[in-house]
Amino acid sequence: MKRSVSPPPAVSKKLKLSEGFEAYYKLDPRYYPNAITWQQANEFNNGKREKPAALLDERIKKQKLPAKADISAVVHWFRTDLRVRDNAALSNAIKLLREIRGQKKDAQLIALYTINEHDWRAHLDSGWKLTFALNALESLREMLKQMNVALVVRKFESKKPLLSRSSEFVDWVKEQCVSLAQGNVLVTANAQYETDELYRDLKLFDKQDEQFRFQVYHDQCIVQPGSLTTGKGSQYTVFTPWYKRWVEYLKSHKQGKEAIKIHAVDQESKVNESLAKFESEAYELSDEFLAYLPCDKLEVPPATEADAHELLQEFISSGNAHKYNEKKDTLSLDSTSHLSCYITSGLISTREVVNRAFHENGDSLMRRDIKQNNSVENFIKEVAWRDFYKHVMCNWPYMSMEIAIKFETMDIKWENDEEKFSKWCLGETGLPVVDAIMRKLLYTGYISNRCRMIVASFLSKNLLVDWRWGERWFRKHLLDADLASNAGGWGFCSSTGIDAQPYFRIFNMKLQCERYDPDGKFVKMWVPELKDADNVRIIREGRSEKDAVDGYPSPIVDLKDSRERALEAFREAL
Ligand SMILES: Cc1cc2nc3c(=O)[nH]c(=O)nc-3n(C[C@H](O)[C@H](O)[C@H](O)COP(=O)(O)OP(=O)(O)OC[C@H]3O[C@@H](n4cnc5c(N)ncnc54)[C@H](O)[C@@H]3O)c2cc1C
Repeated sequence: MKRSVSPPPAVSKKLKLSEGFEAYYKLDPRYYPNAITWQQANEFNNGKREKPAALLDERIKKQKLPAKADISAVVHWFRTDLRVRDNAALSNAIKLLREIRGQKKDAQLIALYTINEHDWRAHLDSGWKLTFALNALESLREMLKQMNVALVVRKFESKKPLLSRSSEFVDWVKEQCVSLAQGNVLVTANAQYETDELYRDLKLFDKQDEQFRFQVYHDQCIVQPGSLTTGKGSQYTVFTPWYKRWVEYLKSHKQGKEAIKIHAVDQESKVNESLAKFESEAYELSDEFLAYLPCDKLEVPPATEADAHELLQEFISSGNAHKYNEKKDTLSLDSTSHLSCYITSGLISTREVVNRAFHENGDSLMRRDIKQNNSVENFIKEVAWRDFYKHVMCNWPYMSMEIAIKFETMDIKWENDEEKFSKWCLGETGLPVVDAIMRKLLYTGYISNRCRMIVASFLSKNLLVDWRWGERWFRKHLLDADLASNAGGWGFCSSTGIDAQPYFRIFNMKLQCERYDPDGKFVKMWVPELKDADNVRIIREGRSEKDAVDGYPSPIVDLKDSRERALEAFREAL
């Protein structure tokens, strides 16, 4: 099931980037002409600006079906929940349809997916991720067909750079839904917690009228954002106590064995007759946008719900789940679950992932002393990090607006050397482990958590490049790019985010190689220039000027000096 990828020789030479590197230096001003400052961001903390996630939650709590609903169709609007199983809003759409049919027998269920190429560009979505999501959409279409439900894909066309949070888009969606229903419509959707998407949904709530009703559900997290607070009622800032509460919460919401068993959402079959009407409807991406998908020739993993479940099953039965603690960091093994792209696009819910692992582990989630967690418990803990970062993003919305959670780090004097940055991007730094990882990212769209930490530490500390440049590069090249996990991970590694590494923790590349690539297998695979090198020093620290290594550069920074410079820059700002 996992793809085996063999890197072509001289990997980086073959790369064709469709654009320069400017896109990574700052927010795209076409879409974000008034980028927020940290002082404005602070207004979310002192109550001067309302938090969009809290506002949305208020709307969700108040939503109910209008008493005498004359509704012709329920439209479920798919976003990053491209699955039929265990989908909160879809399940509710089906329940509501049943109620509505009590009054209006021929009410229909229609599935909608909307495309706004501007969102994809503005958010720097990667070709990998979009290709995967579009494939997933086709598999969803087939799944829905079996339920007699039509999937309609509609594309928002605008020459102006308009995001989905714009009034124009919101009006357009409303119009689409009403015209699909050919009468009054009830639209269901799962909440997305990025700021642009939250504001879009808030606007849609305001557009409600007789013709158009809108209902949103929490689905993305195992524990809903805002549910876990400290004794003082605030969001946790440290992962470990939050994680203990997360486990307690899961246990207390069901009894004993059922502690976290969340039943898969029921699938209603034969509910609909609208299929034939929309079956032949097609959509086309613009040529300009197709050129934006630089990975279209590269192979993405198979993107169906069945593949996601098969991968989970394989991870558990192959022993990798039970050896997670020992194997997850070894760079050449690639032994983690690889579920992230399935989770990000919504082909599988994290509820199902955790449920499966929990039952596999004799119904245990965590040890009293978390240092004693077994492999499966630590796997569950990693999935919890995903919830954690989403909770953090809801509480500090500027996490999705490229502002550091630690405001004081906004004053760091980054060196931002553009040439060094481009070398990091292309895997040409002369630091073998960094180059191996960055080339693997470009060629597969996927690198493990250990790999992500190594190159993020190197960029933000040794190269003193603003972490946001790297965060954007990751977003544009990761198959599983997820704003909260990505910004959270970058904040952690660059010591600018929530519960981050202390600033003086700078990865020692030699030690990372000793521990996680002891035989140099990973480096040799991805840096073929070194495949015959037998000098351990060269493989771990790079070549010196004197070493004879054809076609491979010497390091762009001295690790010791650059470490000192980073410490100084951080000390000065903090
Ligand atoms: C700098 C940096 C950037 C990152 N960017 C992303 C990103 O854009 N998208 C993304 O999904 N993850 C991101 N992560 C988290 C993590 O690296 C990936 O989720 C993980 O490597 C995916 O591989 P896997 O599915 O085999 O993970 P496994 O180890 O098998 O874990 C299972 C699942 O748990 C979740 N998970 C695991 N570790 C983390 C973590 N540290 N933070 C949040 N969730 C986690 C993921 O959903 C993952 O699929 C980032 C981490 C760092 C340090």
